[in-house]
Amino acid sequence: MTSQVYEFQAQARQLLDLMVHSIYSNKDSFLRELISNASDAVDKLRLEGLRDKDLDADISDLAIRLTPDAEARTLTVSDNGIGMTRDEVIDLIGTVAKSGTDELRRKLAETDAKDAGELIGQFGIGFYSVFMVADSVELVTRKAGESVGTRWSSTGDGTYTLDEVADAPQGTAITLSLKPVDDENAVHDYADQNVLRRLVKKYSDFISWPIRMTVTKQVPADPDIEGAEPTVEEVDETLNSQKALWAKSPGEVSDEEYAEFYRHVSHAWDDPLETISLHAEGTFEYQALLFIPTQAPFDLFMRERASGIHLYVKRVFIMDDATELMPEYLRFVQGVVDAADLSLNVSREILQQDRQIRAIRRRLVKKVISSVQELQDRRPEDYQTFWGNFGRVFKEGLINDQDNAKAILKASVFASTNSETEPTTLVDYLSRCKPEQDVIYYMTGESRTQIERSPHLEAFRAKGIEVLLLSDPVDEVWVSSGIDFEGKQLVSVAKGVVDLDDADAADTDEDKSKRDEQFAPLLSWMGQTLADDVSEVRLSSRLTESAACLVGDDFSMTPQLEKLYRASGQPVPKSKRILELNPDNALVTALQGRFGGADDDHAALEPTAKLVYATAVLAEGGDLDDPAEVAKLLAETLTRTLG
Ligand SMILES: Nc1ncnc2c1ncn2[C@@H]1O[C@H](COP(=O)(O)OP(=O)(O)OP(=O)(O)O)[C@@H](O)[C@H]1O
Repeated sequence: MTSQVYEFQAQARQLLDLMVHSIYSNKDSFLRELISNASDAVDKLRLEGLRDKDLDADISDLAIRLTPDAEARTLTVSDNGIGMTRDEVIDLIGTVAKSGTDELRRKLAETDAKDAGELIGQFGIGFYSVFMVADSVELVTRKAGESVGTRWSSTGDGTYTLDEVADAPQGTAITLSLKPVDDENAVHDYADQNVLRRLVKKYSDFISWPIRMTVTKQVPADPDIEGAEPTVEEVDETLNSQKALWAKSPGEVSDEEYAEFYRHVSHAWDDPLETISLHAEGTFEYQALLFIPTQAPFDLFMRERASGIHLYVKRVFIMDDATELMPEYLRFVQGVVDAADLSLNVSREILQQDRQIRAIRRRLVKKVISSVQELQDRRPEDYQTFWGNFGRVFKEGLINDQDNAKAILKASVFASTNSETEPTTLVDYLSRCKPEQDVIYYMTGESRTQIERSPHLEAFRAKGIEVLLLSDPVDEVWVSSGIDFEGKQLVSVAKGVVDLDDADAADTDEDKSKRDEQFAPLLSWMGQTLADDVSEVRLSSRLTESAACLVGDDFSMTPQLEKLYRASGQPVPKSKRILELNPDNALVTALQGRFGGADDDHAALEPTAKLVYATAVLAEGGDLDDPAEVAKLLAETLTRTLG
């Protein structure tokens, strides 16, 4: 078959372009990416070889090799791993299937060139990073078990070429025609053995497969042989120590080694925010090395996102997305679990049933939550970074993980009326409230600003009672799950009856019941007039300024939750809430004054009743069912006042 020229998929072309013009400053990282991919490929072949005894592939000496050629200015990184078929090359190398690519492009479009490097680092470019240091690249690969190989070559412009290769060795070899050395722009001499030795030590020391390089060694002349000359010998040197970091105790591993290992397992380019090392002995023996990233990956909120946990059995790689080991709400956690007692043939179906896996998962989850708690207690700045990136995801656990909900709640923070900028823990919230306050108040809404404008907060503000301001969609759900914190229920300021009256309030019970009696006919008439929209009209104790507000009963959905359901296409019946009037508000007292007796004709007051309801909807940031009707009523009323 002759050469065929293909075009890169549009997204791939744009990313390539970024690499060719290399705005990312750490150019050395291309080597880490290639070695990481090679190591994954070797992992896969070993596993395949163990599972399929008939596989026609040699797995006796699996390794990665670096072959620099100083004269030709090339570097070849090869492995005898799983390899790729022709179709896989097109799929994996010619396209960027990675989720988040669109997001990356969008962000790059609105980012300064100088900050673009950081975005690239956040995204992780993988194989394409070779174009930071190479003018052209050739990849020759043969898939394990197949007889014919494929050659892929490109200069990083819009196209690449594919050829068939009859005698390709098993695995993948990637040859870079290196750009000229340019130390100023951090392009080092990647054809120099010493540079490569240093980079492997730095980035890839822990890779479990040998990374070999043929080096020349001076052999001194044999003193016993007269006239013997020193000779030069070529020997294989293994550049990495191959130590599995997760099997070592934390004292033996440096932060930098952990960080490199984190980048290897997560394919990320940032530093870990926290490293968690776990060695369990006893019934189930396993080791785990987990990381909480510093930056959120692009696809954190995408459904198809794979889990970040790699499963090993006694150092043998089994799978790289062991979703069974980490719940979805901790999907940002990356790392390795090495279980001693699982079979190498373990399948996903078995994992789902396995008692041992469940036990490991329970322990890992507790450990991750307690690490977050520790961040909160001891490293406030790091905790803030964590919360900004992962708080919304972490809170999903309040809904999905009943067993740990209390611990998650404690390790979370929430915006509150206590401070404009500093969120609060619930422990701090309780430390500030008066001893007689036996519940925790919150209000949900679309944003802090919207919640703060809502009339429901008036009396709380006036009485100095702190209210949590919850504006993430997930908040709507967990707060209604009936969860408590240290025995105190969470209570919405927009639901049910609130009783904020304290001992020194001016109103006595007697005053109140007299007032209730006075207002009763008005309230009942308004209830009938607004029967299509509200279930009841009553007097309020949560308002100090506004005329009216709408409240739900203890179990009703909030308007935000209704909106969420509607947006997700679920039919939600219109729920009627209670309209509360502020008996101290001038509009309400005037209305009461005009109302007269129950038997009078109240038709003239109907527009005002409707407008009071409409203002209550608007004040909480809600949508009117019929804005045109309200506009008309308002115009008529204003005309009358002016007239
Ligand atoms: N040496 C190799 N042997 C076999 N397959 C490889 C090799 N190098 C790359 N691949 C395949 O190509 C895919 C794309 O590689 P690339 O490095 O671009 O992305 P990645 O490793 O999947 O993710 P990331 O971009 O986060 O590093 C890999 O997932 C793998 O399937």
